[in-house]
Amino acid sequence: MMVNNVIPFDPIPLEKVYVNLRSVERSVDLLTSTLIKRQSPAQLLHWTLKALSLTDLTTLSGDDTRANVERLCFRAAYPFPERLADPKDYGKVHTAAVCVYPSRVGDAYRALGALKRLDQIQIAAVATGFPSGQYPLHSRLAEITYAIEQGATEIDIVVDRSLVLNGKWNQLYEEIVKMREACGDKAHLKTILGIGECGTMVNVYKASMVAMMAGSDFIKTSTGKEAVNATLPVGLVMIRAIQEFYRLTGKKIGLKPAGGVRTVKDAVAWMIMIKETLGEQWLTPELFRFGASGLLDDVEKQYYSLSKQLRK
Ligand SMILES: O=C[C@H](O)COP(=O)(O)O
Repeated sequence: MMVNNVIPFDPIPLEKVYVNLRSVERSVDLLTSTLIKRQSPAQLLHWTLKALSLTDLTTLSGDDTRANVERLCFRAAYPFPERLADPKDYGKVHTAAVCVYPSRVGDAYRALGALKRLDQIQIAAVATGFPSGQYPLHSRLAEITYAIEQGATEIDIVVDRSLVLNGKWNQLYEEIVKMREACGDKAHLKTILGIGECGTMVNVYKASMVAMMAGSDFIKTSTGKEAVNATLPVGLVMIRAIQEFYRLTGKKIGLKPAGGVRTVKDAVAWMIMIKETLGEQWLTPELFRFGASGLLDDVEKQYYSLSKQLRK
């Protein structure tokens, strides 16, 4: 598997960072609002299926069981029931991944194996003391090793927000490097910043940069458990960091908005923002994902309704 490699810590991209929140919000509005309104039903159907193919279908609940992980995997592989799906879509369209707690990875591995979908649908595991990250480093690293042994191909780590809030960028870098090493080339590393707990947009930008230098394949907004989760303005700040990192290193790093993305309308706004900033080349499962537990419900609803409109 191709994974990002670590580059030496460089404090220069973290100097003189300034984020004007008003202008970020204005840019988001300019980039998305008119374009969203201009989408035809056929384009919306295209975006709906695109959103599906970019989703990490997630269950991260205290009452997760083998049975509900099996149902999740079945839905990831067959999102639309046969009687309601267009024959060209049935069994062909699916989510990018399922995302579960480390203890449920084995269940997902067996369920996707039984469906013969292990080569198409990735298994992502949250790890490193998700959602707070407030655990000793050795146990956080052991979780990564365990999840990979159980069959995870993607590891969604959380950063220790106390390091971000105290500006301990070097220490944050060192920790993420160890997490990258624990993943090796067996799993992609997605780094959750927990943006609702990073304090400022400047911190979000700096944490994004540090995570990319430390070898993350993706930077991810949120755990879904914070009061503020994936918002478009925070997404734009992370996109600017990805663009700058690309300019400096030539490396393309992925983005994963997660937490609170529930409707196709939300998803379309994100995808349009990506298309208008990073470009369409970023809209593939290798470089863009939605982390969402409920988005698929609306994908289903819109898929049926738009298909019906187009048949008339
Ligand atoms: O990474 C995924 C998030 O935990 C999902 O959040 P959500 O339940 O708000 O969609």
